[in-house]
Amino acid sequence: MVPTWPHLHLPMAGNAALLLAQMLYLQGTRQHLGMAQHDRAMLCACALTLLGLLLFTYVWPHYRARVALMSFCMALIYARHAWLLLRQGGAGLGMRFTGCCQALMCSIMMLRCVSSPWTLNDSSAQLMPTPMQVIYVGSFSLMVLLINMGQLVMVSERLRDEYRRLATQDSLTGSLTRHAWLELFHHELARLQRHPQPLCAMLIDIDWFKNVNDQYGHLVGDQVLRRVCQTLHAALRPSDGLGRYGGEEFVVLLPAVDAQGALRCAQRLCAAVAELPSNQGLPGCTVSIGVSAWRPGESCPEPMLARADAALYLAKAQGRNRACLDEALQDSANVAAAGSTVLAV
Ligand SMILES: Nc1nc2c(ncn2[C@@H]2O[C@H](COP(=O)(O)OP(=O)(O)OP(=O)(O)O)[C@@H](O)[C@H]2O)c(=O)[nH]1
Repeated sequence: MVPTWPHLHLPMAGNAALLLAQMLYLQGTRQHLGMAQHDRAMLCACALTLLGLLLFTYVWPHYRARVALMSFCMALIYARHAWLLLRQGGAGLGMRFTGCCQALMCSIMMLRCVSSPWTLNDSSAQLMPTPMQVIYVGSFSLMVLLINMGQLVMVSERLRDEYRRLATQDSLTGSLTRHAWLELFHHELARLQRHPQPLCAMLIDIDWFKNVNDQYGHLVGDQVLRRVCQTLHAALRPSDGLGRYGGEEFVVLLPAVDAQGALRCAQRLCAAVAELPSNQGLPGCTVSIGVSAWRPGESCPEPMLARADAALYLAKAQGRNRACLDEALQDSANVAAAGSTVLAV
């Protein structure tokens, strides 16, 4: 009997829809991993599979060849998925779990591809409870469920990472948020309770920043902020905690640095920012810095920051583009900070 519509077209349309869905799913995973381009190799594999399906449906109808071809292509897509998630997806539990499920799905599809010439005579065999069909249908259903659960974990992990980034990284400058800086302070405090070490802080304020905004506009002002932050970051050690204190003010935590070292560091930062050329429409600028040190017994950063703020106020009053120490540090700094302005607060 010659198969007629829908017997002929429906399986073809169903297989095409399944391949399209798998490709869209693969593309979604690629985007999740930050890969924007399409997977050309997989697109070619799907196109060839569709051609083969057309051939084995209309030109040389052959049911088992269709099943083998379709299973092979699906196995390829699952293998690609597994490779992406396990190799490029990082260490997240959701990625690893989903990647392992995809690898299992690939094995199931390969098993079906290899066994179909012996186990499936025609499409009615799909409904027979043969061992291969039971394994295939049962494991396929279970794996689809597990993959969906893995994807939910992947999405929640991504959301958690995004919230963590928003809470710890300032969106304009990329420096620490105030909240993250405070956490760093308490972490350092706990560390120096065990291993006593000096701990200093700086408050850094861009000079005349209101003029930059007024003269060039807020977008240029934002770019200046970013450039200053990058310059500070490059001039600091990786262990120093640079955070945005608010507006055009930055705060730096300097673990294991004494007052003299902190003052020298602040002078270096002043010089690095002042040396920035005005180019590409960005004006140059300078910063003023107040430096203070943690005192034993202080369990929160506010007193240290208040002293740094007072020193910053004096740096501004003394003409800007300079660093000042607070009163308690004056004596030691007088020795080391030749050429810098050291004022009593
Ligand atoms: N473009 C931009 N401007 C900001 C941002 N945050 C704060 N500002 C601006 O920074 C300016 C701070 O100005 P002021 O506090 O008067 O200080 P200043 O002009 O830098 O003067 P001094 O600090 O005394 O040297 C204000 O105009 C704020 O609007 C920001 O994220 N982007």
